[in-house]
Amino acid sequence: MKLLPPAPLGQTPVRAMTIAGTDSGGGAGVAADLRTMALAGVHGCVAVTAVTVQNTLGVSGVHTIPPETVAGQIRTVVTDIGIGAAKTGMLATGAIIDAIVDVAAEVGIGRDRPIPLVVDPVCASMHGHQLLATEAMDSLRERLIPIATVVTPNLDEVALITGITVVDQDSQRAAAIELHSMGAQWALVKGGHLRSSPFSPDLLYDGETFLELDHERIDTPHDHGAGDTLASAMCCALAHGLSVPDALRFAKDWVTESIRWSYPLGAGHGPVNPLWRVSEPLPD
Ligand SMILES: Nc1ncnc2c1ncn2[C@@H]1O[C@H](COP(=O)(O)OP(=O)(O)OP(=O)(O)O)[C@@H](O)[C@H]1O
Ligand SMILES: Cc1ncc(COP(=O)(O)O)c(N)n1
Repeated sequence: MKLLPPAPLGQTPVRAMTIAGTDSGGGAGVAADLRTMALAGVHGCVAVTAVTVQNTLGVSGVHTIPPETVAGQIRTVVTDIGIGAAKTGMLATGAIIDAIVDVAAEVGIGRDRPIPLVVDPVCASMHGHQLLATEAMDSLRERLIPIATVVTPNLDEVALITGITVVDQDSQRAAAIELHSMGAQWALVKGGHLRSSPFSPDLLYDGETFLELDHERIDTPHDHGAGDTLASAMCCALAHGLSVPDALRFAKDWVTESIRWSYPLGAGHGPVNPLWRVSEPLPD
């Protein structure tokens, strides 16, 4: 697989920002994003949107951050440190989405602006706990998706956002067309939940061309944070100046290896593991 160049020691590295929630279990959200960014040689900056009370079995509480504090974190980083790309994950409420969209216009984040934006439209945890309020769907559809350089829903999110149930390649294509027509520059319909398939086919569409990457499906219950890891890896690649298709090629290889080397944790779903990038097997 192709890797991004490592950060040069002692020099300012490429920077990116995650705008997402925290997971106290360290499996998903900001923790997953920062692991991938560090291992992909990118300095990760953070705008926290919500603190979740979460372990490998589920989410038992959510504390949201005031929208102006979310916007402030973005503004203060972009105007000082500067970033090459940003990604959103759990955004919790419509007011937080609106604040992000407003500050994104101010500081130049989004499609057709200097800083590309990966929108991972997280609606629920893998355990089924709602992470985006129902009232926020209009802001997601009408304000955030139209400024996405690429939007990366899983199949449950596709159904919530577009009403399309993806069961095969035709319906996956129909969903990508619908998401693109909502204003995203590129739509990526992830196939991780197509569990009947021996592959895990992700489909990317820009209004003209479909790119399908159907890597092997790995049989494991430990895939917590896979979506965050894919979106963060794409964000890193975009920050390095890669095109969206090349960013997906990099990120798909990255997440597949991270799922291959995921590990058990707690009594539930363990996290995917981008540490394969630097870990050596123990000697015999
Ligand atoms: N078992 C698997 N084997 C290989 N790749 C997978 C597997 N499950 C998911 N993927 C890949 O991982 C990425 C995330 O996919 P998925 O559709 O599961 O998104 P998600 O639901 O947002 O992720 P998660 O909820 O696990 O954080 C995609 O590239 C998908 O194809
Ligand atoms: C803070 C936060 N962000 C995102 C997810 C989604 O990840 P998953 O679908 O693996 O539960 C999560 N559970 N928690």
